[in-house]
Amino acid sequence: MSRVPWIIKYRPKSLNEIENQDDVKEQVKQWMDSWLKGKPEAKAILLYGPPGSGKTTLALALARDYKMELLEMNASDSRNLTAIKNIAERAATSGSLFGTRGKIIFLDEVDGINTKEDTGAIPAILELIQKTKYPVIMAANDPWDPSLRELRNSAKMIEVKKLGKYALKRILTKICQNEKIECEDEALSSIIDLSDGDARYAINILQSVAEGYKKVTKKLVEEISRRKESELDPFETLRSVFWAKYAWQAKNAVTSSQVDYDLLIKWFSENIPLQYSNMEDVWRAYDALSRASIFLTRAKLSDWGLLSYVFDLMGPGVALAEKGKGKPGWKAKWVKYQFPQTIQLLSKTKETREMMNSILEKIGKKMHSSTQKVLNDVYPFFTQYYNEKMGEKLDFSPREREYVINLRGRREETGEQPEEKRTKRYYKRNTRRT
Ligand SMILES: Nc1ncnc2c1ncn2[C@@H]1O[C@H](COP(=O)(O)OP(=O)(O)OP(=O)(O)O)[C@@H](O)[C@H]1O
Repeated sequence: MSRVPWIIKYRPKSLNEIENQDDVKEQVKQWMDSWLKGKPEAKAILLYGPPGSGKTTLALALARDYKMELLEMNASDSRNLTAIKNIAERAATSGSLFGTRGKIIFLDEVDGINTKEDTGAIPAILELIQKTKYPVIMAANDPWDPSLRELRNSAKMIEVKKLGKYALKRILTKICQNEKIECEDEALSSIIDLSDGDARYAINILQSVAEGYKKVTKKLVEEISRRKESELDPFETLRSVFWAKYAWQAKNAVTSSQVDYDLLIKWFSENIPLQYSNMEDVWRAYDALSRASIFLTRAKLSDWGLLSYVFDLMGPGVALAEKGKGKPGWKAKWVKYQFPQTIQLLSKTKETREMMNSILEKIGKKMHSSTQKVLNDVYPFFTQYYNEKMGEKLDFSPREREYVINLRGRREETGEQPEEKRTKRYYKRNTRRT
């Protein structure tokens, strides 16, 4: 059911195909040539500019033109921190640019790094840049945050300006011709005005209108964009999807929702069995939803282009799971939708989680580690050996001190096996075996 998103299908494959950005292309090529000559003018470049101006496209096209492999990673996802460190290790020692197949390392969204939580991320990237034997390209929308100063200093900064109206017009016209869709000239102009230089937005609007209505007129473009502006709350989103008769209605409902996608999955998950009474319909809806969840994770990890599949599966996938939908005699069931249980549970424990996070952050700050690392490697031992002096040094509030002490007290009282003991036993057992 899912079709390839046009932003991927029509992504330029070579620098020559990229519209505008001549100055950027020239600078990037010069930089690459300096690497090939063995004397890089800078080890890394930082491409910065508004969304949809072609930063990722430039990196991909450059790699293709130079017949290199692009190692692409989203820097803002803390789960990639270890991967960045590993790459730093390998990039320092292995291969040459000319070997079997050279590599370019591409770190997207460096401005999305949470420098407070992931204190290790910027140092890891700096180390990578210092040691690397491969060219490094970074991308950001807004690189001017003070926390990115060192990154800025360690890279050649290249500005990617937003796309002009003529460039956007050429991109859209080409797609219309290729897809053989009827596109009114006025419709394209209004898409271009709405997108304000963002090619991704422009192409996505074009695709939504074309797929929904098979033609692109000014009136339809305005209708879709208006609908996008008036966002749906979770109840309206669910109703619009479950009651949709056509795939495009369900897809529009999902893309116009004000609820973020992770949360929307929880809303659907809670309400599918309320809406559908036939077990096979329920099964099909959950099947589509679970796939949406997989694509969402992959989109966040590697390529936001995959979001389109999330919309297809969460919207039309769930909507058309009901057999006989839209046929004569079919009528949508009116249901009172429920708030997701998991969120209710989470909000009940919100206070505790916030306290725990604050404790982990304070420890992490002292140890220059991420909260995740502190939670896994340090916290179990920390609670065991905690004393007042440590609380003072870490600047714990009285409530945080009480929390850590109570946590230990409760374990001693209930005889609950403390995690640290389990960890130690596990460690001993495993080291003995080896
Ligand atoms: N200069 C361009 N010429 C042709 N197509 C372009 C150009 N810039 C962007 N596009 C189209 O827009 C899509 C989105 O662009 P891209 O992902 O490169 O933007 P970006 O600048 O990396 O955005 P973000 O900052 O949000 O990551 C591309 O897949 C491509 O189809």
